Amino acid sequence: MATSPIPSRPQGARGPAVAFEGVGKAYGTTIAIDTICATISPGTFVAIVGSSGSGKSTLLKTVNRLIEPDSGRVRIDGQDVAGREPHRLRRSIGYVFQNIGLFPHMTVAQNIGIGSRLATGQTLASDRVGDLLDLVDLPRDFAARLPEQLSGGQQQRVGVARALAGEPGLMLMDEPFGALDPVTREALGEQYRALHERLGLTTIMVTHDMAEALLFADRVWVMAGGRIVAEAEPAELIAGGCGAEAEALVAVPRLQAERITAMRSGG
Ligand SMILES: Nc1ncnc2c1ncn2[C@@H]1O[C@H](COP(=O)(O)OP(=O)(O)OP(=O)(O)O)[C@@H](O)[C@H]1O
Repeated sequence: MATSPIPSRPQGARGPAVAFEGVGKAYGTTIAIDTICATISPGTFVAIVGSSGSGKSTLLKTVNRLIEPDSGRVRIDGQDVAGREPHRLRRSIGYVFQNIGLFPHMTVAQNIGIGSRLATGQTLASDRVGDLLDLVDLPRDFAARLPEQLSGGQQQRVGVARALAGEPGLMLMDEPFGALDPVTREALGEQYRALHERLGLTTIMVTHDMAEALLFADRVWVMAGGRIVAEAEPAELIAGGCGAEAEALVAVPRLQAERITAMRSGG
């Protein structure tokens, strides 16, 4: 994504610390997350991986109170999110999810400015919309388009711009690029990682793609059965010794890379 200045986040700013303190959530007899204790340092990019149903989305959504835990607490920079008014809390946190759900009857500019309009009743200034479009590498004249006039990848870029419009320090991403083709997905992942650096964000991203987690995150949390069963830097995970669940997930991209290398060398 582009290198234009984003005027509002101060130089050298860092996203907040996030702490999960014994966070649990059950649905009837299904334990979605089981007494999770984990911390994220300011400015860190954490990827959460794990098989379907392991609790990744549930854990993510406790941060912006889309899901209220049954036990424990989530703190952002030491402050318990349970003490924050949910709408205000959510406005201070960027949230991007699969099939971002742009409002079909609103222009790109209106979609990007929806948070501001709901919060203050004011339309986002067109310069600010332009800066946000620059940031996610979309032409400024896309501001007047309707979502149906954009590709899936372009819509997800608008979703990222919308999430950044409130100048969050913390971004929550739930399979943000999951519905995209592999080339677009790779490009967006790489560009988002650069944005994370540049804006000094803290990012928590749920992904099914271990390669994406290994390539873009500072730390990877592996979930199974509602627990974090491994927590390591990508290089540590690749080196092995982080447990069976982590090993099984790392084996997929490793095997693919080995096969491709063998094909290239005619083996
Ligand atoms: N609203 C709900 N009602 C009942 N059970 C739920 C609800 N939401 C989640 N669950 C259950 O909680 C567990 C964790 O779900 P969650 O969506 O967090 O998993 P996930 O790891 O994000 O899965 P996926 O990768 O498939 O999106 C699953 O067993 C799921 O069926």
